[in-house]
Amino acid sequence: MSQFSIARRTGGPTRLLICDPDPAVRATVRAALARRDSLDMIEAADVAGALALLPRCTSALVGTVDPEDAVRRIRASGFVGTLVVALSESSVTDAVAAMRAGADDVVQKPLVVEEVMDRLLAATPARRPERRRRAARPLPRGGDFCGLYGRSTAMQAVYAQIERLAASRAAVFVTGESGTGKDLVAAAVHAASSRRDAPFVALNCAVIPAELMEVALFGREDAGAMDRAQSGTLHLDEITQMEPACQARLMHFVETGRFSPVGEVAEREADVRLVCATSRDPLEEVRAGRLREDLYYRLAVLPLALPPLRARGDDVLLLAETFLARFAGEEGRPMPRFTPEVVEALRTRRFPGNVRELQNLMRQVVILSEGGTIPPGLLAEPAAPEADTPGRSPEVFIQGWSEGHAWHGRVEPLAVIERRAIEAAIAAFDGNISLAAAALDLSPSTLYRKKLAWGERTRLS
Ligand SMILES: Nc1ncnc2c1ncn2[C@@H]1O[C@H](COP(=O)(O)OP(=O)(O)OP(=O)(O)O)[C@@H](O)[C@H]1O
Repeated sequence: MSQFSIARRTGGPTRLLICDPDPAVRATVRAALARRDSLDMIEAADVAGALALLPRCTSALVGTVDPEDAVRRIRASGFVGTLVVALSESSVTDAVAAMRAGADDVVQKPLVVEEVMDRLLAATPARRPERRRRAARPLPRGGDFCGLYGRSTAMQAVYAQIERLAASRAAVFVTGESGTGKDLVAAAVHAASSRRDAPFVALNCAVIPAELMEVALFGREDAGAMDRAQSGTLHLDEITQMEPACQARLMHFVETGRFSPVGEVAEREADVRLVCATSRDPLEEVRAGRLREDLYYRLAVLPLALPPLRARGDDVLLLAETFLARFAGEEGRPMPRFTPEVVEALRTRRFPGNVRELQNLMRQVVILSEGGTIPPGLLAEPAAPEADTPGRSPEVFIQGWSEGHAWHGRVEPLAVIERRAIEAAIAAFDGNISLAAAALDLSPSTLYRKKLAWGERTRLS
């Protein structure tokens, strides 16, 4: 049974409107849909015609010269059905604008009818009540979901999972590579839950020195994180780096809901929901003896795995556009233009540092783009740093990034620049990793990981 017939069963008859000025496009879609007998179809050549027919339709595929305007007018008419926009090739800006105006999805021309089907099916009206509920809830930050941007199927699944597990009191265990947004997800779990008006407290176990962790968590004379998160949510980042003694105390809390501050015998209760996270493989950490097995299974009642950016399809373009707009505004510079080469470079780059890497790259792009043109070399995959020659940096001399604009200078691979920037920041803060990380807008755990990757052992500061 097709999902169209499921939609028909749950939301009444499915009638698709296809709106496109080109009769050949309408004929292609009509011919393909005719093979699916569970679907009615009606046609319009322009938006005005579509607006007259939409009250009788459950979903619409719209191709026009001004998609953003079309989507705005269609949504303003009160149409709440599935709305997919067909765009001419490489119009990424149009795609983002159409989605922001209220489209459920976009497809590119020339239409691949099976892809059109997939996109329409992925946003069937049966799923819309869930979306409406989400939109009705006051969200604390912008983005598609509690500050998270991304509309790929992978991220839609993450949002749906957050909504499902938000209502529970059980602990959540977030895994994902560095920079995938685990901190944001932890905050989203809190924001989507009934605890959203109580405190959200976060502790990073990789940053707090081992001897201070128990005090930071359970308090001594002053309140610890557990007290401060009362009735709310406590996010323990990089949980696998928590010392065994502290893990034992945490295990006691997980089992009994009670804890005692350091140096005290009397216990007190805490109504605190735990959201733990790690960018390591937790089972490997258990095997290596760094994470207590019993604690892991108590904390991972509700596991949530974040996909790497490279598994999120065209979210990379949406995120790039979002960051570019933000940084262009902050820097008072023009919004750089997307060209087909830029789109291709973003789609093919692997982004091992995930969203954080993309974010940092987009800030560079805003600063280094001249006249709104993005130098193509800027988006190239960085060369891996040579571990055995840390002091030497391969240097490349280039001339001219864009036509008519001669630029002479020394260009180094990003990884080399990154290492130099990190080392300078650590030196500037006398070896204090936390302060250096804050100044670099990185998480301290990322800084530790990078240093470890360069073969260095660091002292917790
Ligand atoms: N989906 C997203 N939408 C918008 N911004 C995002 C998204 N995911 C991550 N970011 C941004 O990317 C940066 C890294 O995210 P975050 O710190 O949550 O990652 P992380 O997985 O916790 O990384 P680490 O394991 O290194 O601590 C932050 O600035 C965050 O705001």
